[in-house]
Amino acid sequence: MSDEMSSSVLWFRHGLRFHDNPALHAAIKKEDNFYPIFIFDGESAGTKVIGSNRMRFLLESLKDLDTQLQNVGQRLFVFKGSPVKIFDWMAKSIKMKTLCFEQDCEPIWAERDNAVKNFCDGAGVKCVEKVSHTLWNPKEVIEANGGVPPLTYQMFLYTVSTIGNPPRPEADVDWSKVKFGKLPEDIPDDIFLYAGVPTLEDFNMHAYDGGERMVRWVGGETNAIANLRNRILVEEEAFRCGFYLPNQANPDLVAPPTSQSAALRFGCLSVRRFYWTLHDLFNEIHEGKLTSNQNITGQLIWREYFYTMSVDNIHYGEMTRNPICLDIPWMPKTNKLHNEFLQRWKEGMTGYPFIDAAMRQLLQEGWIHHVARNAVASFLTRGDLWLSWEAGLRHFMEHLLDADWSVCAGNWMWVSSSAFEQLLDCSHCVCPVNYGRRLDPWGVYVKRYVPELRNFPVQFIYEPWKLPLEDQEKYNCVIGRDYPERIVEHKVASQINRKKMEHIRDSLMSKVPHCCPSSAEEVRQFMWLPENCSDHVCVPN
Ligand SMILES: Cc1cc2nc3c(=O)[nH]c(=O)nc-3n(C[C@H](O)[C@H](O)[C@H](O)COP(=O)(O)OP(=O)(O)OC[C@H]3O[C@@H](n4cnc5c(N)ncnc54)[C@H](O)[C@@H]3O)c2cc1C
Repeated sequence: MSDEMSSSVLWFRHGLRFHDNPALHAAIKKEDNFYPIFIFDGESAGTKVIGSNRMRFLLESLKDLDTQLQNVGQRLFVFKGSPVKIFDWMAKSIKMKTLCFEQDCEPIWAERDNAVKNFCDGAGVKCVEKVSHTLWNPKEVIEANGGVPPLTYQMFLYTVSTIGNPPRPEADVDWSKVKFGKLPEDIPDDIFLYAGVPTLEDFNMHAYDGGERMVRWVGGETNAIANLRNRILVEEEAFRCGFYLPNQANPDLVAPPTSQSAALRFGCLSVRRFYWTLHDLFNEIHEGKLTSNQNITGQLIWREYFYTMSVDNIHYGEMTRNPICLDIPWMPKTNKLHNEFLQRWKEGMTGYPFIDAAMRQLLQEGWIHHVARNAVASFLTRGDLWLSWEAGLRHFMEHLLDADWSVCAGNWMWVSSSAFEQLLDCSHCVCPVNYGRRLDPWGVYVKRYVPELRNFPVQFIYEPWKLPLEDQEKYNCVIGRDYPERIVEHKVASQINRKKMEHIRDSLMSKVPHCCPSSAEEVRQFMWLPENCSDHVCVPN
């Protein structure tokens, strides 16, 4: 680095990509040396609570960035330490004049970002924050709605329609004129610079390699772009056949998933690229004759909605202090069943094969299908075990590859009838037997993740306790010995819980300041339920 030259730093947190990266564009200036960095500060990129699957996905994403940077003549500088200390050192040692990053809109990052912005103010460093993790800037949406978040999904749709279409993705960067800097070797003791991208072992973590996998998710932009190409083929087929949202229309638990949720969470894939690719494709296929509406990317809009709902609510991930969440008297932690119930749910040992398959898939692979998330979340909360959704959120945050504070908490509140629900009037709770049977009639999914039941006849896969004992012996799996007894009897538990919900609803009727869905259709769409759903959900008397 020449002594006169100042520097510009791109701080990756999420947004782990080159394409459609406005912060990257802002950091590349012809008069400055360019430094791309990532900091392990104990929370960025969701590292506060993180299991090995997600950590591996993150490290793979960083490795992919590093490889791409090396191809253009730079490397990714990966630090451990406090962001303010690192930037203070960079301001002095490499004359950092500009610091750029993508907006992390959730309030859990505000303390970190405010400290950095304050430092920049004091040190004369220009701080540039760009919105590209969401389609619209959540703060702008709130402003357009009169200063408060739109409380219902329909209100949200209306508000964003007044703002207009989300921006299109930015062009790729021209690397040919970018000047790269090197870091000095004398680094202070309280800052640690990794020699390259660290490994799982550097964090004392080990890959979970047990059991059969449906897919081994690999992090990084390169992989995300390749997966997008496959995903587009699926969408294209659906558009040509006259429908959309194929993942929702035909939930397939046993086919290799085409999900992009983890890539979106880490920003390996730009949400704007995903959104506009689908809309352009839809218009191309229908030659502009059909108006493309937001429904063809409806799930992405739920993601926006949950981000926007959380943006000014630091208590969004908890019950009691959260103004949009109902206080439901879930089973107290002091109850002697509490820990046992929670542990058995987490380990996939509830005795309900469909629930157990999903919970084990979560531990093994870090991802489960939306319909299975609905089933296990309903089971933990208002359906069967009557445990608080906060416990479910904590477990999901640790193990999901796409763990996303706003989206995860929003979905947990929704499914547990704690918010976004029609005054607790949703009478459906997921039946762990019929729901599983409908989604996977041959039990292929269950047999993959609950191998104890591999030899059971298909008609007993969802209710193994009904198989006569001598047959259980014959198939090498005795219920209560090789596979657990049912943790509760669903019919009984769900009726009791339903009564509790009704009681809460009646006592709150006059004073609930509760966000609710706009229609029964919205409930059906959120749950990804077919039109006639009475055969796989329980509709209590
Ligand atoms: C209890 C529970 C917890 C969840 N936690 C998360 C989470 O932490 N992170 C997460 O990304 N999704 C979460 N979801 C939503 C959903 O299950 C996943 O986004 C979905 O399974 C991803 O699959 P896909 O990419 O095939 O979805 P697609 O149908 O392809 O959707 C495309 C994208 O839209 C977004 N999306 C889809 N469904 C929803 C939804 N219901 N709410 C908000 N955004 C959505 C995701 O980013 C997804 O990748 C949760 C759902 C439940 C019921």
